[in-house]
Amino acid sequence: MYDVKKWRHAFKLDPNKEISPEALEKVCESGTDAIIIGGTDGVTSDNVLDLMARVRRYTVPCALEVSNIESITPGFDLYFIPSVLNSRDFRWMSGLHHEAVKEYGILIDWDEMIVEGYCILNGDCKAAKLTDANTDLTEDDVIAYAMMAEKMFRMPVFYMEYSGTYGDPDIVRSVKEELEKTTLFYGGGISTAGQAKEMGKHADVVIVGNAVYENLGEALKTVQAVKNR
Ligand SMILES: CC(C)=CCC/C(C)=C/CC/C(C)=C/CC/C(C)=C/CC/C(C)=C/CC/C(C)=C/CC/C(C)=C/COP(=O)(O)OP(=O)(O)O
Ligand SMILES: O=P(O)(O)OC[C@@H](O)CO
Ligand SMILES: [Mg+2]
Repeated sequence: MYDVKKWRHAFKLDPNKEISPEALEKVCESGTDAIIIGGTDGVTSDNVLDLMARVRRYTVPCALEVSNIESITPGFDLYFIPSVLNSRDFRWMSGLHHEAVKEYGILIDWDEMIVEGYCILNGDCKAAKLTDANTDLTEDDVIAYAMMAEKMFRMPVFYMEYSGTYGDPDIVRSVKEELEKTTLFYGGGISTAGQAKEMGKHADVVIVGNAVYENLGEALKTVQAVKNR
């Protein structure tokens, strides 16, 4: 199922972290809608290829969230291209993308690419530091970024990224109320079924990352928590 509009839940696996074959089987057979492979640091073509090959043993859709040009690997079902709308450094919004398209444009199958308008909301996370994101935002600021993603740039996905910390469900609800076409991804700090259910009331897709590595049993419960709304 490669249509993100039909997704409710995804696990994000970090190629820079170890996962045992048993744990990976549980994640891939959990009923989640997709596995997204991505991370901020230590992402290389070797560890991406290795993890993709392992996930490919299962039927679950597998997407790469591009964090650097060097690790883009053929063979994924989809490619997510983040563009960090609240970065103070234009490279993370369009600069690196320009370089990539200039160099490799002819190779790109645009039907496989999904642009994500990112709004990073946890100032302490690695992605915020890397991209120099301005995370000192009011609810109205976040809504404005969501509207820019949908109405100005017609981005298919708006991603509220609280990586490593649980976000504010009221802001997620307010953003969702503004969006008509763009799919709302929520990710960050989900470690229990209750949290997944709460964010899943507002966000279209709930993404669970670190909990896979920290408490797999609880992480697995987030799938049904989001799907049985
Ligand atoms: C199929 C094939 C081979 C085709 C090639 C065609 C091609 C070259 C296409 C390129 C298209 C394109 C436009 C690419 C853009 C390139 C690029 C480098 C864009 C920048 C992406 C970006 C803004 C990255 C910033 C970092 C970011 C937002 C990462 C997201 C992931 C994230 C936040 C993970 C959570 O962090 P984590 O690492 O887990 O943190 P902890 O360890 O603390 O948990
Ligand atoms: O790792 P966590 O905090 O679950 O966040 C998931 C995802 O949004 C990270 O990009
Ligand atoms: Mg992580």
